[in-house]
Formats: sequence, C-alpha cells, structure tokens
Amino acid sequence: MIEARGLARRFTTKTGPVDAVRGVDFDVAEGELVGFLGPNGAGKSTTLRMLTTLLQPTAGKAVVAGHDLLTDPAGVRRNIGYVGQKGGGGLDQRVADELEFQARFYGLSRQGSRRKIADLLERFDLAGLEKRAIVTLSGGQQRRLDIAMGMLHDPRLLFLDEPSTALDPQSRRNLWEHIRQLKDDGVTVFLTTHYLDEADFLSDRLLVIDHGSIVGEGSPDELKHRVSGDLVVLGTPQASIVASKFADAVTEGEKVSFRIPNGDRALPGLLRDLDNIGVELHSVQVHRPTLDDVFLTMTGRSLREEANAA
Ligand SMILES: Nc1ncnc2c1ncn2[C@@H]1O[C@H](COP(=O)(O)OP(=O)(O)OP(=O)(O)O)[C@@H](O)[C@H]1O
Repeated sequence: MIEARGLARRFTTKTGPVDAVRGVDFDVAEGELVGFLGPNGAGKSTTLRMLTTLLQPTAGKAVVAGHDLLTDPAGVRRNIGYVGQKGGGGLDQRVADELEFQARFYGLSRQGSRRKIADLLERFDLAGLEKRAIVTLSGGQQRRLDIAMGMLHDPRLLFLDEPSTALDPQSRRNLWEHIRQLKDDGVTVFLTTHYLDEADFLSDRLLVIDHGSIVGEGSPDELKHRVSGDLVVLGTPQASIVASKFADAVTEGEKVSFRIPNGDRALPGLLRDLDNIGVELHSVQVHRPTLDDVFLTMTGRSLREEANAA
C-alpha cells in the first residue's frame, strides 16, 4: 500500500540546510496498521506530508495506494484519507453541514453523501450531534469527526497525524477503539505518534524514526524482544552476593536488579540456584522491556523525556 524508497526532504533555512528526512525506505502492506514513532522533530510530519502529496520530496520516490507520488499525485490524493494534527473543520459550522460540504467536495452525489454521512455518524458515535456547531463538541468528538471527514470518500489508506494529542485518557482510549475498528474494516492505517502507549496498543508494526532516519522496525513485541532481556528485581538482605553473579547488576539497599533473557522461563532455575547458595529472598519481580526501553536502546535517549518536554 506504501512503498517508499530513498524518500528525503531538505529544507533550506537562513541558518543553512535542514535534512528533516534523510532517505527513508519502508513498505506498508494492505490492511496493516503501522505506527510511525519518534520524538519531536524526528521527521514524522515531514514524511507524512510527503506521502500525502502536501510536500514535494527533494529526493527519492514512493508509490502510495497504487499511484506514483511524483508522477500521479492526484491519483494518490483520490485514494487516501488524511487527518492532520489540527482539525480541518470550520469550528462555527454545524457537524452535518461540514460533512456534507466535504462529501460534495469529494464528488459524492447529494443522495450518496446523505447515506455515507449517516453511516459515518453512526460508526464514529456522532449520531444525534448533526445540528451542533463543531466548536461545541468535546475534544474526542472533534477528533472522531476529523476522522469521519477523512473517510467520506472510502479511502483504502488513511493517514493520521498524532491522532490523540490533547485528549484526556478516556477519550484517547475511545479514539483508539475507533481506529482499531477502521483496521478491522480493512482500511490500511499509517499513524504518527510520539506516545509509546498509543504505538503499543494500536500498531501491528512500528517504524521508529529519529533525526530523519529509520532506526528500528518491527511489531511492538519484536522490538521489545530486541532489548537485551527482561529486568529482574530481587529483594534480599544478601543483595551484594546476588549482584556479584551478574555483570550488569545494580544494587540499591536490599534490592538488586539485572537483565536476563526470557526472564519468565529462566526465573525458576535462577531462584533454585540462589536458594542452593543460601540466598534468602523477600520479593521477586520480572519486568518485560517497554517501548521506552526500546527507544532508549536504539537512540540513547528516552522518548518519554522528549514527550514530556514537548
Ligand atoms: N518548513 C520547514 N522549514 C525548516 N525546517 C523545517 C520545516 N519543517 C520541519 N522542519 C524541521 O525538520 C525537522 C523534522 O520536523 P518534523 O515536523 O517532520 O518532525 P516531527 O517528527 O513531525 O515532530 P513533531 O512530533 O514535533 O511534529 C525538524 O528539525 C524541523 O524543525
């Protein structure tokens, strides 16, 4: 559904050139939900704007929804939906008028657009809000309306830029369910996010971008497995004895932590060995790596710090 090869964008600024995207290669298969994850300024929006024909690449090429980005941008636009960071709707407009206007813009007949709008209002839990001005909707309702507008022409591929930014936890969760539903309906979804929980919950596959280059790719689980092992934390008065057995062990009072591969499976044997040498244990915890650990391993920086700083 997407084939990007050497896609790059350089901006010329007063202080010199900025390589926002440095020749990225990736594929997205039909029906996949791919999360494009990276910190602020990593190049996510620039990539998305190129793939949606809003910005001309300075190098490389891509085929998007079966059409060549450079030679057939109109073909790309006809077959994709794009939901940007800021909603496209006129805030004073009523919900139904906005949808109607957009549907007619896409060339739907009056009758066709009525049917489609009713279907989308139902699908995105907006039924009953037709007469409300957009400005009076909650943040979650506005985001769902933005997505409904992006789906009016039944695109096979939908781009979502930071879909849940500025939503409260409950609305985010609700929006995620709607995004998953799109995937279940067969729509290919490509979304950018700098939220690890969002990427983890939604994505079949993740592309991790940093400084304009792809630094990692895989399912959330695959990426977590690449971090060297699970974190084991043991509570014991003999923390220093345990620490002496593991090169990377860190002790903190009566707590010792270290990483081992496949922690769940390795733990029984490990506990037996410690018991055999007389180590007394108060507590045992095993933590699977998080996507934050993955990001830290790949880039040397914590994505959470970046997101918080934003
Ligand atoms: N029009 C522009 N002119 C100059 N530099 C730009 C322009 N647009 C983006 N950049 C720079 O390109 C880099 C990538 O920006 P981009 O917006 O693609 O990142 P991002 O990953 O989407 O970040 P965010 O999460 O903040 O939206 C940044 O260094 C940014 O400052």
